[in-house]
This record gives sequence, C-alpha cells and structure tokens, in this order.
Amino acid sequence: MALLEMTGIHAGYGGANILNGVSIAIDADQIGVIVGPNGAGKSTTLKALFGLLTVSEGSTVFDGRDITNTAPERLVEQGLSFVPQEFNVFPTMSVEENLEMGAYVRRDSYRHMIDQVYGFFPPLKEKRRQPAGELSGGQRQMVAIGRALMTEPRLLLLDEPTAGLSPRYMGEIFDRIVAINAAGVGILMVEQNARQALGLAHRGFVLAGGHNRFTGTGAELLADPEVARSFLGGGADAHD
Ligand SMILES: Nc1ncnc2c1ncn2[C@@H]1O[C@H](COP(=O)(O)OP(=O)(O)OP(=O)(O)O)[C@@H](O)[C@H]1O
Repeated sequence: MALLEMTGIHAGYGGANILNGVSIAIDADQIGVIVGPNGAGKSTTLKALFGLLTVSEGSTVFDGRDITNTAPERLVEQGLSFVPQEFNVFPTMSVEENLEMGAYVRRDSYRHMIDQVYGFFPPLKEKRRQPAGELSGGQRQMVAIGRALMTEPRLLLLDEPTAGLSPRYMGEIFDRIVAINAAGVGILMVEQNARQALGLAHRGFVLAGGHNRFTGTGAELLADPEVARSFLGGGADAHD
C-alpha cells in the first residue's frame, strides 16, 4: 500500500487555483521526486500536502488515513516533516540548538536523534556550537534537514534541498538523502536539478501548469525523449 497518495488535488492562493488535479503516490521505502518548469506548482504541491494551503478538491491519504487539510502540527505528530526552501534554520542559534528546536513536539528523550543526525551529517557534529548562520549553504541545508529529522518522520518533504549549492555540495546532499531513505524514511522532494534528482528517484513526477505531465520511475523519465526534450534541457542521453 502506498504510504502517501495524493489524488486529484486542486489548490491555490486566494481565489486562483494553481494545482488543477495533481496526483502523487509513493511507498514507504521510496524516494519521490517532483520536477517541472518554474511556476509548475511543485512547491505548491508540497504546501498543499503539508496543510499550508487549503485543498479545494481531491484528497491526500497518508498511511491509510485521510489527512486532507490537516494542520501542519498534527501532520508532524502523524509522521510527516517538511523542510521549506528558505528560512529553514535559525541563523543566530547554534547547530545543536537548531536540532533541539526540531524536537519541540517531543515529550520523550531525543538525544538519540541528535546522534543519528550527526551520523548522517558528520560536519555538523564538529560545528555543533557554531551559529547556523555562519555555516556554508550546504551545511545550513544539512542543519535544516537534520532539524526535520528530529521528530523521526516516516515521510520527509524537501523543497529544493540543493538550490543554490555548488555541484560538490549538491552531490553530498543527494548522497545523504539516499542514506536517510536507506535508514527507512520515505522522501518526497521538489528539485530544479532534475536530471540528478531523477537519477535517484524510485518515482518521478513531471508537473506543468498545475497538472501531472509524466509519471514513472526516475529511470523511465530520464530515458523518455519527450521528457528530456521538454523538461530536462536536452536529449535523453544529454549530460549537464
Ligand atoms: N504565496 C503565493 N501567493 C500567490 N501566488 C503564489 C504564491 N506562491 C506561489 N504562487 C504562484 O503559484 C504558481 C506556482 O508556484 P510554485 O512555487 O508552486 O512553482 P514551482 O513549480 O515550485 O516553481 P519554482 O521553481 O518557480 O518555485 C506560480 O505562478 C506562483 O507565482
């Protein structure tokens, strides 16, 4: 059974609909990647899923339960966690304080999760007393992802986790995302670095104009000449 099943989602800002029937489904052990041109509705899909926008039509089922239009704090309790693209760390707080903030909903001990986050992101352990705002962009992104892991989510939502990063950090963040998934966390991410992200996707979704245009495994989408031509900036065998 799918861990997440969004079906025919319509949502937008104010009166204007941006999503016109988006459907996304992934299993518990999968990495799902949403790609598409600017303004396609990729980030809006994550916001509609995470209760940050009102869904006017369609449904979202998570782990067999209808969570359509459920508030974010309730979703965190149910096993979802979201890393927005911007303003995702507290810059004046230390790395470790950021991680502790991520555990705000927990009433139990969370020390083991701080250790697990340092296991995923060793540079953060070295810098645990430094203000997050002093770190490089890639390391700040590690803090943001680490903070989201503190609630031990079953599904982690990432909005463009490699935006603005150098190729080296992009590769490092993607490697870490694969490791987090291998540890049992489902991932759904929006990515502009489409080719690289589809390379690690179990499920890929190409959105355009608030609709699904193509859906398949990452490998299928990368091999589809029409996807490559229209959405990946070149032929199926082109490389960035
Ligand atoms: N807060 C907002 N209020 C009104 N319109 C918005 C808001 N945020 C986004 N939009 C509009 O919704 C549409 C889809 O935006 P969205 O951020 O989902 O696109 P995207 O596919 O993630 O692309 P991008 O890579 O440009 O972020 C765009 O036309 C955008 O202008």
